[in-house]
Amino acid sequence: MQALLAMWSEKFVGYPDGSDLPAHHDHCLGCGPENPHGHRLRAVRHGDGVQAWHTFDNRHVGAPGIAHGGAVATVVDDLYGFLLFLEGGPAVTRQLAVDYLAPVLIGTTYRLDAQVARREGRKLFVTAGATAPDGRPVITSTAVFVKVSVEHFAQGISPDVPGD
Ligand SMILES: CCCCCCCCCCCCCCCC(=O)SCCNC(=O)CCNC(=O)[C@H](O)C(C)(C)COP(=O)(O)OP(=O)(O)OC[C@H]1O[C@@H](n2cnc3c(N)ncnc32)[C@H](O)[C@@H]1OP(=O)(O)O
Repeated sequence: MQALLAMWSEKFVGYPDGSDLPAHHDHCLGCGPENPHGHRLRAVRHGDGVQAWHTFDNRHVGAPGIAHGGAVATVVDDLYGFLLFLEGGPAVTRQLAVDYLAPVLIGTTYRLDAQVARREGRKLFVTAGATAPDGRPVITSTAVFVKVSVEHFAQGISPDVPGD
């Protein structure tokens, strides 16, 4: 737990506009470089929000040639997780909604944007979208994140799980 805490604290360093944001941790399904099933999402600070460019591959297929909606939701959820580096502390998804406006195609690179729309006590109301290369929006999303203490993450720590 202490090692995780130290690792996590080191990531809150203040990020200038345009800079790369770190992975949540090495095995994160959304962004971890060591997760073979993961999306390896990379995001940058973009003003007060975050931005990413992402291409789904054949591991993420729903209908042929089209990304599975759950895979898209995973990436959006993880994108929100990058906002936490700008907020200065951990929070977790309490509610996530995705509007699928058009199919998200395998092998096409989409631009994703997320920002905090409103803060209320422990809650962060966040919004996101993905845009196709021709400028069409393909998804929009809203979510509610709730700030938690680092002790929240102790619930998941087991010596048998890689990355703990
Ligand atoms: C040592 C450190 C290592 C760290 C190492 C890696 C860390 C990396 C972290 C980042 C990673 C990112 C990646 C993607 C983000 C996930 O994937 S996070 C994982 C998925 N989410 C979860 O597992 C969360 C599970 N849920 C919970 O644990 C608990 O429900 C929560 C969220 C902690 C809240 O618990 P609670 O405080 O008992 O809940 P409750 O009081 O009922 O609700 C909280 C507030 O939300 C409000 N609320 C509830 N539902 C709604 C709703 N639908 N709409 C509006 N408001 C709502 C309530 O009214 C309440 O408001 P207030 O009364 O505070 O004003």
